Amino acid sequence: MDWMSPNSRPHSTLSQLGRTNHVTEFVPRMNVSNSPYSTAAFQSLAKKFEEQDHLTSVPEPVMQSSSHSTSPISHDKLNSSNGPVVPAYHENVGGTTYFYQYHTAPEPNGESQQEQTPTSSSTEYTPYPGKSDNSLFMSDELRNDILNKNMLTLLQPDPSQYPNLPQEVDSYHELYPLEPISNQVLHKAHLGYQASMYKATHIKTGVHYCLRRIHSFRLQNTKFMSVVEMWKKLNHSNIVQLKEVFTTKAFGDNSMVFVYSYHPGSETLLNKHFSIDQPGYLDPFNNDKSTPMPYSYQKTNILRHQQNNKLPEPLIWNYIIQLTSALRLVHSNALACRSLDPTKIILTSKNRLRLSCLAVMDVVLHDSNSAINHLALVHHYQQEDLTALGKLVLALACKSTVAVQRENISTALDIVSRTYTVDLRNLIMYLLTNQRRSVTDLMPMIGARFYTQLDNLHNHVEILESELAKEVQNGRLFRLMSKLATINERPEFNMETTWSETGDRYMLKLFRDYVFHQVTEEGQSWLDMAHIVQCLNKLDIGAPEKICLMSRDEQSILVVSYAELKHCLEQSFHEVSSNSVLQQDLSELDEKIQ
Ligand SMILES: Nc1ncnc2c1ncn2[C@@H]1O[C@H](COP(=O)(O)OP(=O)(O)OP(=O)(O)O)[C@@H](O)[C@H]1O
Repeated sequence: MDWMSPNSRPHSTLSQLGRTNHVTEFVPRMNVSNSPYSTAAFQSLAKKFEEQDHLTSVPEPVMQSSSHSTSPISHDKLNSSNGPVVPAYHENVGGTTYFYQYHTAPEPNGESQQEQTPTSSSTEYTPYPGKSDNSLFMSDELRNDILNKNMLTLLQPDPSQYPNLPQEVDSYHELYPLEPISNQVLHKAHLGYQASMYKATHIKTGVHYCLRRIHSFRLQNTKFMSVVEMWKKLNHSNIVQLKEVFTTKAFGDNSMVFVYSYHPGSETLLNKHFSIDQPGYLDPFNNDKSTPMPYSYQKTNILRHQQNNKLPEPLIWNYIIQLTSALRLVHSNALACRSLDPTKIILTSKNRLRLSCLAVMDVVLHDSNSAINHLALVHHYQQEDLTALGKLVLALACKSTVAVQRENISTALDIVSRTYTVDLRNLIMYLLTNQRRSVTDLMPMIGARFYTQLDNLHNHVEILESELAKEVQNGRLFRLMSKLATINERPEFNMETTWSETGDRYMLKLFRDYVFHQVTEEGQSWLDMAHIVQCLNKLDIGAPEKICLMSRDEQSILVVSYAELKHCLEQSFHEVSSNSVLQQDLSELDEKIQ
C-alpha cells in the first residue's frame, strides 16, 4: 500500500494513471521515560523524529490501567507545548479512564468540554445528513441520495467504450469499471500487481457486488484459503465484507478476483480529504522546493493554512471511533488489516467509513513457508496497522499526506498540538511509538466521545425511522389509490360496458371527483394535498362521517359515509381481482389494503 499525494496521484483520466510512490515505511520510534502525555515526552518524540533516532526501550503502558488512579477523579495539568497551560482531569470508572479537558472556565461536568477547542471549527460538522421535516414525503436530501445510489447501482457499461470487458467472469456479469482501467505498468498499487475495480451483478441472484481484480497473478498454492475463510466471516458496519475469492482467465490473463459487497457512490478517504479535485484543497506541506524559504516562515504558512482549512475535531474523532471499531474486530480475530491507507478506506455515505481492501495483502503476500510463525507475523502486522492508524490521523489532522513523511513529522505533531486538543495529540503519539500497542488501549483515550457518537447515531436512526414512517403511510395510500384506479373509468368488465358507471362504482367515481377534481365557485381547479390525504385516510378506515357527492351535471346528489364507500370499494375490487388473470398479485394488493 502506498500513500500517494493526490497532487501526484492520478485518478481522473486513463492517460493519467502513471503514479509515483511516496515514502511510506515510516515507523516512528521513541524512548520516553515519562508518560507520553507530558510536554517533555512530546518534545522528546518530536526530537527523535528529527534525529531519526531508533531507540527501542518500551515506555510505560498508557492510561487504561486502573492502578494509575487511586481516587475516582484525579486532576492533572497537561501543558500544551506551545500554548498556555491546559488544565485537564481524568475520571476512572471501572478501570476505564475518561479524559476531559477544560479550557477557560472549567465546569463540573467535563463531558461537555471534551470536543470543544477554541480553534475547533466544529460548527461546520454535521454528523449525519437529512433532518426530518414535517413534509408528507421523504426529505429531498435522503431521496436524492437513495435515487443516486439506485442509479449508480443500475449503471451499465457502454460496450464500445470498454470493448475488452468480458461478458461474464465466473458467476458475475454486467461488469462496470469503477475507475479508469490502466494499461500502464506503473499503476501497480498492490505490491507490484496492477489492480482494477468493477461493479458486477451475480448471474443467479441479481445482487450487485464489487470486484477487485489483481491482474496477472500467478497462484502458487491455495493455502491462503483458510485466511480468506476467516475474512469472509467478518461482518462489521465499518468494513466492506468479503464474499469470495477466485482466479479467472476471463480477462485474458491469470487474474485473482476478490468479491466484496458493493456500496454505490462511495469515495476514498484520499479523494474526500486530500484531493486537489476538492475545491480549495492544497497540501500545506507540499512546498515549492524551487523557492526555498526559512523554516519558521514555512511553519507559519502551514499553521495559517491549517487554521483556515482544518477538519473539525469531532469529525476526526468520529473517524477514529469507526476505524478502531473495525480494527478491534479484525485484530480480535487474529487477522491484520495491512491496508489502512486513505486509498483503501471508503466513505460509503456521509461520514461512514469502511475498510475496503481486506484479505488482499494476505493473499498476494502469502508465505507458505511452514517454518514461519504465522501468529507472530499477524501480531507484527497488527502493530503496523496501529502505526498506519497513527499516520492516518496525523494526515487528517494536518490535511496532508506529506505530513506523515519522516522529515515532516515533528512539524506535523507541533501543528496538531497547536490546533487540536491534547487528547488528539496524545492518541497520535501513542500510535506512533514503537512500544507494543493494542487497539483496546485506544478506547479510554476516546473516552466519553463514544457517547456523543452513540447519541448521533441514535438521532440519525430516529430521523430515518420517521422518514420510513412517512413512506409506510404513503405506501398504504398508494395501494388504496391503485384499487380506486383499477375500478374508476374501467371501459368494460365482464362484457358490461357501463360497469364502472353504475351501482357501487358510480359512487366511487363521484368520490374520485370529490377527492381530486374539486373546483372553486369560479371554476378554477382547487388543489389541496391535505384534503386528498384526509379523504383517503377516512376511506381507508371507513369513517362513519358522511360526505355529499355531486354528479358532474349537478343533477344528482348522494349523501354517503366513508364506511359505505369503503364497502363499495372492497366489493368492486374483489369483483375485478377475482376475475383477473393476475389474480394472485391483485389479491395480494387486496390483502395489503385490508
Ligand atoms: N466496495 C466498494 N463498493 C463500491 N465502490 C468501491 C468499493 N471499494 C472501492 N470502491 C471505489 O472504487 C474506486 C477504486 O477503489 P480503489 O480501492 O482501487 O482506490 P484507488 O484510489 O483507485 O486505489 P489504487 O490506486 O490503489 O487503485 C474508488 O472510487 C472507491 O471509492
